Amino acid sequence: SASHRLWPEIEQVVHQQVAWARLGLGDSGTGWQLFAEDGEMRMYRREEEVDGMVVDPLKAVHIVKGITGHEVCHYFFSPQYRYDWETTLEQMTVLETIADDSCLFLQTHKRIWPASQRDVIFWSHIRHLPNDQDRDGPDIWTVVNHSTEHKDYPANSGKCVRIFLTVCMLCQTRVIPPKEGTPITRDNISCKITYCSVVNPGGWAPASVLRALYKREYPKFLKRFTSYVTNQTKDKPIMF
Ligand SMILES: CCCCCc1ccc(-c2ccc(S(=O)(=O)CCO)cc2)cc1/C=C\c1ccccn1
Repeated sequence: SASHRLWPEIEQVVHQQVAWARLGLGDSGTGWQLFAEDGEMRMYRREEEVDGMVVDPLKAVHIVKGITGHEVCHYFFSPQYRYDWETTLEQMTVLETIADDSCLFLQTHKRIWPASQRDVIFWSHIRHLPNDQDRDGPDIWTVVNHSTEHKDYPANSGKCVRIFLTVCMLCQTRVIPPKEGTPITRDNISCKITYCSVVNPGGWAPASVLRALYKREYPKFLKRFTSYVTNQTKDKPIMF
């Protein structure tokens, strides 16, 4: 709701992240390196460090047949499905339901040896945006997750190291119109997904461990999540 203390930040970060996600990978000079490929999925990262910590931005582009951007964002945003697809999740708590399109989450992720266990607090916002650049281009569904603080859960007060992240799942649905007068089926639709993430691991973690972890975990995460949406939606009416 527009009166909530986080609303101004949500508005600003969502528009910034949508603009960022819509930028392609620029020309080769922008330092994006392809590090994983699987069918239609391409994953890129840039090697960046802040105070000696790896904070490599990640950008993945994937095209999935048979599902819509609304469906991808619905299953990514809604808390009730998260344990089904987020394999590294140990505990998820909804700290606050800000509005029907905005929630505040506390998540602890499974410990990844040799680093210590991590937790994160972030707001999550789901948004349907008309395609403002290209009038007859496909509209956009997006979910933005952005870390924030919460007075009852100070950082690094328990066993977990607090991490910071900004994640944007941006989707555009493509429809190949079927023969005149026949209904659109899942064979006529596909979704172009751009997943961007920047994770600051909080306390120190060896660069080699982090880069190996991301190289292994991100492709697994995006494949598993999109397969989950395909399975959840295959026998249901299409959510446009
Ligand atoms: C030393 C270990 C530090 C990294 C641990 C870690 C940090 C963050 C996150 C993470 C990744 C995606 C999101 S999200 O896209 O918002 C979806 C909601 O859960 C939120 C959190 C995970 C993991 C741990 C493993 C890991 C790393 C990549 C990809 C997948 N798993």
